[in-house]
Amino acid sequence: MDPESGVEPELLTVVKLGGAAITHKHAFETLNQEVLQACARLLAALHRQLSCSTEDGGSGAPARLVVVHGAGSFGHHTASQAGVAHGGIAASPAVRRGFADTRASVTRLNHLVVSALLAAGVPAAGLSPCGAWTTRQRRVASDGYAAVAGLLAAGLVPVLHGDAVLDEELGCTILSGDLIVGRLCERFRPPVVAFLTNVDGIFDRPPEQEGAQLIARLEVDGTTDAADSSGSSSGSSSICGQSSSSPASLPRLAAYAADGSRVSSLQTAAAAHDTTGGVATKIREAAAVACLGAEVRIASAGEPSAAAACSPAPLPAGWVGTLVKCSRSIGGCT
Ligand SMILES: Nc1ncnc2c1ncn2[C@@H]1O[C@H](COP(=O)(O)OP(=O)(O)OP(=O)(O)O)[C@@H](O)[C@H]1O
Ligand SMILES: C=C(C)CCOP(=O)(O)O
Repeated sequence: MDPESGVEPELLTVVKLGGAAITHKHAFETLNQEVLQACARLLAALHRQLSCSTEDGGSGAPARLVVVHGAGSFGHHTASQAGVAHGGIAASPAVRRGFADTRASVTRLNHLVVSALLAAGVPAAGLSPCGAWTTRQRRVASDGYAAVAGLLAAGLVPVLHGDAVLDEELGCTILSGDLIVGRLCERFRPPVVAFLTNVDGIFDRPPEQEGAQLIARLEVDGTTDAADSSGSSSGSSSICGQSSSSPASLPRLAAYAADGSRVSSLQTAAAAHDTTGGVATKIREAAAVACLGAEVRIASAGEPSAAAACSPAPLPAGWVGTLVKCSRSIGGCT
């Protein structure tokens, strides 16, 4: 039991709803209603399941679920146009206005996500990072742990989101929901973490490319070969301590297809307006979280695999997605 939050870590699940899944990423501020509703139903069932697993059947017990969502078409366009991720808020009225517009955009989306969850029966409480969460050179400097723990203890499901935040050196930046997941996992140590997005998982190359192959298992092991990340340097950096780093490189990984064969390379791409590094950031955070001892599952939000990805139960045979595991769980990064 964590004395601060009153939450049993082994019962907690963290779910990231990818902006690419719950919005139409290339259509400005457009929700993907169908996928959002499906996620809301899934999370309602998960919340009931996690609550019922407590001794008193959930009445008066802390909530066991934290939801974080990305921005998709609600934030990246605005942030990208004003260059918010690069900082300079003190000197530039344009960045300042872009920061404010980005926050207005992502909080609009947060309202829509929270509304969908409430309608599905989840006691969801929106919680914006800006303010409590700050960065230093884009790495998380301070987090809003106390607020998240307080909501959980009150039986509420916190719903955080990628946000524009103040950076101690740059002035401001964009904090990805994926990095928020990474920091929450350092704090809460959940056994299962799910990243739901708009594709089946991590592929050996951008999934729209011909011949793209789904990676069934990504193993994080400091002794394996480096994977490549197009548009960035090759990932030979160590994994621990990377969870809040800039989106420059991938950690060392070994990738396997569903038939167990080794996948030799891993290339990623991100949309030009993506201000947080796209899927490469997700891979890095997933690896860091796996390194903390969690089982990380990446799956498509709109597909049946999403429910299994979020459940604390072992994955069923035939599950479609990417499982990220650490072969040398170290129980914490210093
Ligand atoms: N090797 C790859 N494997 C999987 N997806 C990839 C790869 N390369 C590029 N992509 C793209 O990355 C996207 C998913 O990453 P992205 O960060 O945009 O997702 P998200 O978390 O759902 O969105 P957001 O960051 O807005 O929350 C997919 O739309 C996919 O086309
Ligand atoms: C304000 C923005 C653009 C937040 C970005 O969060 P992400 O979509 O999770 O990377």
